[in-house]
Amino acid sequence: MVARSASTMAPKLKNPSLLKHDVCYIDGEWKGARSGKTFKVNDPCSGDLIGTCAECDVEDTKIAIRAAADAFPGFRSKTGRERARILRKWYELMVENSEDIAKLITWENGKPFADAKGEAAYAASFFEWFGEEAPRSYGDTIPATIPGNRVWTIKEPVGVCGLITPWNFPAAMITRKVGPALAAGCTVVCKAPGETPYTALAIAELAHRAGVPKGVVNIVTTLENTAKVGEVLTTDPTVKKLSFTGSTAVGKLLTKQSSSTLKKLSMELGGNAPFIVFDDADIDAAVAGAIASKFRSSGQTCVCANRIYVQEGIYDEFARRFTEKVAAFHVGHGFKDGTTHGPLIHGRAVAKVEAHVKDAQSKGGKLLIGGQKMPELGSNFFQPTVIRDATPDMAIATEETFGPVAALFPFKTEKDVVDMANRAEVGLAGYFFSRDLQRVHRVAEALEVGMVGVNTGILSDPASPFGGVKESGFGREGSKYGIAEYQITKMITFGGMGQPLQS
Ligand SMILES: NC(=O)c1ccc[n+]([C@@H]2O[C@H](COP(=O)([O-])OP(=O)(O)OC[C@H]3O[C@@H](n4cnc5c(N)ncnc54)[C@H](O)[C@@H]3O)[C@@H](O)[C@H]2O)c1
Ligand SMILES: O=CCCC(=O)O
Repeated sequence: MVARSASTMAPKLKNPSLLKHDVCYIDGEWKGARSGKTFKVNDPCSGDLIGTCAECDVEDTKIAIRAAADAFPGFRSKTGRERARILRKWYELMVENSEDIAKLITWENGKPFADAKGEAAYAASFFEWFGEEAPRSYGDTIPATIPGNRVWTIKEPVGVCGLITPWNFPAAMITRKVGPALAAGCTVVCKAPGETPYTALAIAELAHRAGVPKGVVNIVTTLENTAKVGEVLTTDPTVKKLSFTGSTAVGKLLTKQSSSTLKKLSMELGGNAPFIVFDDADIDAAVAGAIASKFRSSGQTCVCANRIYVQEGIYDEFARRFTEKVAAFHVGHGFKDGTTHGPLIHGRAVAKVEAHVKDAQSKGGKLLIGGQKMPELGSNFFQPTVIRDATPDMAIATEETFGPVAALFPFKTEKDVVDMANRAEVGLAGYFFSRDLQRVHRVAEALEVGMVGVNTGILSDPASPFGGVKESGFGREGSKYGIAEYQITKMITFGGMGQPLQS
């Protein structure tokens, strides 16, 4: 494992006007918080200040909600085709400016630039996908049971939507919500994450240039007032829908708060993904899949493998080959050429990772590689780590680590491993590698998760429905189902129909 210097590396944007300091985007205009307050955003690699952003409060958020409500009648009355053209234009601008978007992602999130470019493309793809869905949102005609009745359904936009997103995908978690919301004809107020607001603001600037009508997309930024802004978005009766991506704990709180006005909800919450390798798997493919799933964004994705179960017959071989791959990682600043893995987002994340490693070691887990902080790089770096002989009593078995620690659990039988995999309270993604067709069906059906990867460690695709079960939440993003989260189905019954032809 190679450690690469993480000294200050402020990027130069091709289009510097995408970098918005001290302003949020409300009603088609850039403005500071009414209080004039700002908060600081730091590069998680170097700790250096990137800049300051508007510290929006309850009043700013209410103004944004009002703007979204005023824009709603005009926007909902556009045809799906008109909304598709707006989304297409926004998509094209995202692609044209993808280098700059990626630079902002790396700067404020820390992920390697190559990964950030991947995220910029992934983020844009939700505008492309949902632009294509916008004109194809059909209702049904339903054969009534009551004679003379005719029944239709039509799809209508739910209204003003509150969107709250996390820092781990500063662009894609926003576009995955805004794309379908606009396709459906909704207007939005998005609270960007305090750690990564600049990417969100750059996307808003591109919305402006794409001709998104004023008030349709509003972005508020805050750090200190996060809970208060969240309370407005969940309790204001003008907001009809809340879509949240983040931790299960905050998701439960927002669900409770939203009950006062019974909002339509989508909750994309935490995971603790099992990754199972059966004796009959292609070991090279399983190792590659586990590396991709476990260490993507240094383990900071909700679908990262958290518990890697390997069948006894291939356990030692898998552990050896997996550790060799980890040894070849280059950890450092995301802008350094050749960096494969960046830092964690902040000190709290590092502390959790360290606690999981210590807990595992104290319960018999053996370190195969890593296990230490990397102060020579900066305070947010932790060595990519592999621990063997993991057991179900370890914290890593029951909690999402959200960091670069791979715990390898041995198992004997298919039944044992599925029981262990399903013991988690959450159920977002699950993966397994096997070449036995019948086992593939049995296990895919038995896993209690919303998404299963069979012989792959990567699931994300705008065409696929993304979402969980159990305490990973509810609702689906992406795919043909994604738009329904922002729609209501209205039924219309026509009585007195079906008379004989008049002569
Ligand atoms: N299921 C998914 O699609 C998905 C995707 C990405 C991340 N996640 C989950 O997100 C978590 C990591 O993100 P995080 O640490 O930023 O989570 P978090 O829940 O702390 O924060 C997520 C967002 O909620 C905001 N927030 C926090 N407290 C709030 C409150 N009281 N009111 C309103 N907003 C509040 C944050 O500012 C941020 O914008 C992990 O658990 C991960 O699995 C889930
Ligand atoms: O972190 C969660 C989202 C990851 C993804 O969409 O691939």
